[in-house]
Amino acid sequence: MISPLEKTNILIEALPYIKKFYGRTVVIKYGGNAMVNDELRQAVIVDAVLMKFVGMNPVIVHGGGPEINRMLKRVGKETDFVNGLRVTDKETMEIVEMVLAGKINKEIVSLINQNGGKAVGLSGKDASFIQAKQKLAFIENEHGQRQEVDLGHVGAVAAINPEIINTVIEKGYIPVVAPIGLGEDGESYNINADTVAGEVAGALAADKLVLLTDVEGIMRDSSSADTLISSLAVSQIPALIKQGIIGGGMIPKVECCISALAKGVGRTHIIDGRLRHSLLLEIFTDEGIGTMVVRDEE
Ligand SMILES: Nc1ncnc2c1ncn2[C@@H]1O[C@H](COP(=O)(O)OP(=O)(O)O)[C@@H](O)[C@H]1O
Ligand SMILES: CC(=O)N[C@@H](CCC(=O)OP(=O)(O)O)C(=O)O
Repeated sequence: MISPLEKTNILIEALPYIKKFYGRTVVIKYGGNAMVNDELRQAVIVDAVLMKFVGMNPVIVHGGGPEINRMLKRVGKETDFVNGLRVTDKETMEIVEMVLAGKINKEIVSLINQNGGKAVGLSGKDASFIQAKQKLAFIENEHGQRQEVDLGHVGAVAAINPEIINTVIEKGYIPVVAPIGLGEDGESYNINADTVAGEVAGALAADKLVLLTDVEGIMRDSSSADTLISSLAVSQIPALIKQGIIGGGMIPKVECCISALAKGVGRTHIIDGRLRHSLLLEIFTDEGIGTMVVRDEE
């Protein structure tokens, strides 16, 4: 059992962080296990509500890849990934939008509201705030040549207009963003949620971007937690990718941190969403957790 003195010490430890982040914006990419496990889901939501009540401006950008897979399976539709991105034909796009902007977005909004916060759900189509263009993808064919592949309605971010997000924040709400973009043609685009989180953080010039994932952070050896890299400078990343130390789904995450830092975001963190209240540990304690990706000059 934790003693009353230890409890007060923990609260006191949080004080400098509460002061430091008062009025500051923190973009949280929410996905993976923290989204499917009920207990973890509740913990993330409570953390975001607490952040808001101590004067921060949390902005949630959510994913939902596993839920999209489940829904596609239910309707008997095959799905393929190229370079970690879901090939999205017209019919798949309809389901992606229903799951992300409909089901998942509204579930998160309701949970925040049930836990005493006030949330507003948005997709990039609301107020046209995420403008998208078709994302080009290339693979290496059997002759070792670069070949373009058509990913259909997969989007890259063309522009973000943060006005609606800022308005929602100013009115005391927590914005909850589904990673759907609006094309010039009026069509919907499916955008990787890590990418949207990085772009939104950049457009808001957020103080922090926190990506919740299903591992402790970036590790030198994925099978061993004690190889966690607690801080990584941008210039160290290309070599780690080349050596195969950073691979798979971790590549879009580090790329998103790099692009957010280049756009002026203060700090970026990749942390373990399987750990209850990992967000609070990262923001309000001296130790921090996971991997912090920083600019070279820091
Ligand atoms: N160096 C590394 N450290 C940790 N995880 C890594 C590393 N390189 C590749 N990965 C992989 O990246 C995965 C995280 O990406 P992803 O599965 O896309 O996460 P999410 O579903 O949370 O968006 C890890 O589960 C792990 O398999
Ligand atoms: C283009 C593309 O791949 N989009 C993703 C969007 C959701 C997402 O990114 O969800 P997670 O963060 O849970 O992986 C998809 O269709 O799965």
